[in-house]
Amino acid sequence: GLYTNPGQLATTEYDFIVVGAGTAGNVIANRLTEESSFTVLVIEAGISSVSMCPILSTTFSPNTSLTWNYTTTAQEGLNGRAIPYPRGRVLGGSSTINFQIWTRASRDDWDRMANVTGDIGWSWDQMLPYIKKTEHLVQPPDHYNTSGEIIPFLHGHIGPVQISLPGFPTEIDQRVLNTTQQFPGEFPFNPDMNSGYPLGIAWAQLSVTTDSRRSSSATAYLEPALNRTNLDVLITTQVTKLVSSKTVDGMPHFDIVEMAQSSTNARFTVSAKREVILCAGAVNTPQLLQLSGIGNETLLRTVGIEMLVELDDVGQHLTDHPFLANHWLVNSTNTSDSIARNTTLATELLQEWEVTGMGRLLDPGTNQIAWLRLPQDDAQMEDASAGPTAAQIELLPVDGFASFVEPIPATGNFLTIVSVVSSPFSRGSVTLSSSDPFDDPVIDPGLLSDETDIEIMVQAIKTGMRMLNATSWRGFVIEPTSSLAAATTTAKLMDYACNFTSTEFHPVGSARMSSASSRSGVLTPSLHVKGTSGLRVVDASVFPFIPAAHLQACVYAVAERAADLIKADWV
Ligand SMILES: Cc1cc2nc3c(=O)[nH]c(=O)nc-3n(C[C@H](O)[C@H](O)[C@H](O)COP(=O)(O)OP(=O)(O)OC[C@H]3O[C@@H](n4cnc5c(N)ncnc54)[C@H](O)[C@@H]3O)c2cc1C
Repeated sequence: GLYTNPGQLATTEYDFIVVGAGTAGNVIANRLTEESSFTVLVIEAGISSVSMCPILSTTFSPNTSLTWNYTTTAQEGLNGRAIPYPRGRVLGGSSTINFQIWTRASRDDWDRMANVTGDIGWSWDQMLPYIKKTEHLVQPPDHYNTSGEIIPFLHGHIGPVQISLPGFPTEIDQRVLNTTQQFPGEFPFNPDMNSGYPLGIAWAQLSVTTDSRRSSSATAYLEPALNRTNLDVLITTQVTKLVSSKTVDGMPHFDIVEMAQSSTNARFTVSAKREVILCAGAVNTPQLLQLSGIGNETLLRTVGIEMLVELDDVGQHLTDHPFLANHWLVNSTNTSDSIARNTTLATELLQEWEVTGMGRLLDPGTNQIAWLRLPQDDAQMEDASAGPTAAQIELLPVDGFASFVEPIPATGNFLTIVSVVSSPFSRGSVTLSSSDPFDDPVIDPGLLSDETDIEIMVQAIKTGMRMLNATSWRGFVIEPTSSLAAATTTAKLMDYACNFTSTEFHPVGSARMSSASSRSGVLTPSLHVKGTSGLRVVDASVFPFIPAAHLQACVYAVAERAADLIKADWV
């Protein structure tokens, strides 16, 4: 059942307690309750569902009732700016508010995870069945002929999350595709970026259903399981810490979960007979571990928390993708800019979507994505990617003005080419600001804090400019907007990058896996918190390195394997 208050629960003891009904948490909840002998409680801080119109993602965050409204520390690499850092705080977590791009990363990304952890189970070949297990490839909402835009046999066809191609053609689609014909060396066409070999320009794939709704972990994994009698879901309740009631095999056994509905409300506790599974995401999972006395002794002592388990890497190695929107004025009146400026038009389009499921509101922002290596003449540059099949940079062409940093100009129509450092060197951290679980943690994603990442970002901007040299953009692109136009030297481009970069909202690594014997890292390859009993982490914080991809498909796949690892221990 679904409960809104801990006092409503019929019991205070479950086999498994899942903290966070987010992307990963709902996979765990669904798969564990397939075993009718297991009882599972999921505790979620946020509220229940929302409207599911795909493009409205940009109105879901930051600073809404659906998000943790975090702000980063002043980012040195961003010329001292602090930026909004939203995470989903709702059933489905960030899968309910994200931009729905569906990418699996490369073979090398997964194989690196296997190498670093010493567990072949994380390799591409062994994870592919789990990646497919989440997917159900469906027709795009407008049911056009998608042949040549995706390779259906590479995909899953019976999984819970519906995957489709973009449902609204834009005027730049053909221009992007013509670029691949004119410059196939630098911008080859890739018939499906989710084959394990993502490099090139390919059609975007999205977690959007065939009837033009968002497919989230709430709609795909949680709702279908809600009627199971062995599953309870408690919302609007924040877990405040985990407590160890006993020692097992010489290690503290974290079986008690403490929670509250607000900082002033009473604390409740529930206990897990088998395991507690932390699925609170890359910001809140390290926060909860530290609140529970698991972390670096000095850092814990500064906020007055007694250390129970020494794990210096908790909250460290936070890694994210820096995201920079570059803009050009274009000769068109068909870009999405008129929707952003005209509320009457936006309302009409929303009505069109509600009635027909069609229209411009199905434009995900980007219909194609470029995953690229740096050009040959930059080959001497240091490389943090997982290997030759992994992207170093990503480009996202958008038919309109997109930015998380600048407001849309009052007039004009625009092209945006977002440039992203997909395999960054920079690292940051999540630490406690106090021992109060209701205080925001200190979030420092360290965006562009390593100078090489700034150099790579400049190469990404220049690569986007080379893309626009194709004849298909002639007569359409007029000129770069003023800040980009003024950045006429590499040094100025570096400064421009620091002034306008923000986040792709992809934090990972803050509770990373390492090999079983390694003294660093936070988790064993089977996702147990090292030095503890009864406690695992399953969410974006587990990745030892950031995959060169949008992360949700990778998180779902990790959670599918994690569910099998847990079942194997208890069935
Ligand atoms: C704005 C935005 C856009 C994005 N766009 C894309 C995209 O287009 N494509 C893509 O692949 N990825 C995208 N991502 C990234 C992707 O959505 C995330 O990497 C992924 O969803 C993370 O999953 P998770 O399970 O780690 O955490 P989440 O899905 O965030 O789940 C964590 C859950 O735990 C809950 N929680 C946290 N703390 C507590 C607590 N103390 N007590 C109880 N509950 C708690 C949260 O409320 C949340 O529901 C985007 C992310 C954001 C924020």
